[in-house]
Amino acid sequence: MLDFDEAQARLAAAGKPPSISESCPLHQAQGRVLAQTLFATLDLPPADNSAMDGYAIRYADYAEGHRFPVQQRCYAGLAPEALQKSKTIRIFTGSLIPEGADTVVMQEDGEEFGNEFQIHHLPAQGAHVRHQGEDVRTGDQLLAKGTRLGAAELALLASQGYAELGVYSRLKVGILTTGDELIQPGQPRSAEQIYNSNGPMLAGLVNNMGAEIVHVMHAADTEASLDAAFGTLLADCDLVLTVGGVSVGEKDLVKPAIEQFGGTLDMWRVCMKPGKPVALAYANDKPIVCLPGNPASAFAVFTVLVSPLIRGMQGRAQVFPDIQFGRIATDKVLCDKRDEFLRVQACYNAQATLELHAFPKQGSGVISSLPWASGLARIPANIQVGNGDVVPYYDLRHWLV
Ligand SMILES: Nc1nc2c(c(=O)[nH]1)N[C@H]1C(S)=C(S)[C@@H](COP(=O)(O)OP(=O)(O)OC[C@H]3O[C@@H](n4cnc5c(N)ncnc54)[C@H](O)[C@@H]3O)O[C@H]1N2
Ligand code: MOO
Repeated sequence: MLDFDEAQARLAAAGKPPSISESCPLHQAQGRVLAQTLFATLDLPPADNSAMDGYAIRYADYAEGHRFPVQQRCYAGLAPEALQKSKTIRIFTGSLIPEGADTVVMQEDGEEFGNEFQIHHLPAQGAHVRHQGEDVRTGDQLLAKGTRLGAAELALLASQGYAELGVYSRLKVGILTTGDELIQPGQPRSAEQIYNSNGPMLAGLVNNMGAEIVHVMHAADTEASLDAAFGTLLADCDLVLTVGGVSVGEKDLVKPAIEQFGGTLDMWRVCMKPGKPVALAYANDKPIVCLPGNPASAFAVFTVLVSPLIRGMQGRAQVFPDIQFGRIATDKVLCDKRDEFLRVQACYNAQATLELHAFPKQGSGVISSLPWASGLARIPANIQVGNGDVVPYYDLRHWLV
């Protein structure tokens, strides 16, 4: 059995980064990965402007009791006149600061009588002015190549006027479920059958990472069925994920089917629980990851082993999300021959310590643990871990995106 960290590194390096990029309209770029480093082409804000609705003055013009004649009402989007001596220009949040003005008085700090503004409370000189370039300077790096684009990144690029972005082409993923006991939800079920939950689960996980799901197929436990499925999947996809049929049973035909297809097995069995029977193979120069059929095993393997591979193949700069640390809450001593990934819920206690509470049933078929868990706590192999011990925590909000 391969050591977990070694297996993780091996899988992360199993795929090639994308070689093809394309242009994508900004409004469709959510979830895509930048294929170019982008720089600021303008200062932000592009000019000094007001942070408040109020009155622009030249600070030096202020004198106790002075009433400033209102020279202009300059709404955001209008060009201000140059401020005349001892006058004020009525401005609004986002209005440009008139030439000659240096301070904005909030409208609540004064009163306008018959087109004259009297200040009741003088702010500090320079108050409420947002200065040109205080946010971003022309030439600053905005986002690095390999950044996945979310709402925040798109806001930054839109603020710079970018309408088209160079992004990598989307990774094409195919999913293959196996097992004669499985039927699709919606079909009538006989006693010996169960519903296929791994197909929708893996499709959801892949989709959440911004990859394209080309096929979600199901093969019967026969060589012919598996062979036909691999033919389609390898022709259409960059990465194939299979689930089930990878252990040691007589109907565990996935590995032989890959070899039959001309593929080669690169690794099989990792020292992790759940997930031990996971395999990595190559066919047509494409990686195939064979996930164990137990739903919680497939989920854990996807989280810690498959997601880094997908990020790498998407061209993302960060392949391994951060690992956090928390204190495990347990009433028994935990210890296994394999690195164990427990489905846990994490919460901060009053001492600001991350506490990790394990789902009471950790069997690898326990599907109800999946929507409950916020992450996986890693209990290292052959080490006794007790209540309050600090262990690595893989937060699903980071590991599944
Ligand atoms: N003698 C041994 N038996 C097993 C070993 C072993 O080392 N020696 N390993 C166990 C471990 S660990 C795991 S994990 C499983 C994995 O086996 P497979 O990957 O071959 O998976 P299957 O046998 O096909 O299925 C396992 C389990 O999961 C259910 N399943 C499969 N696909 C789906 C699906 N799409 N949706 C819902 N549920 C699914 C299947 O019905 C089985 O109950 O092997 C152990 N056995
Ligand atoms: O390691 Mo298996 O993945 O126990 O369920």
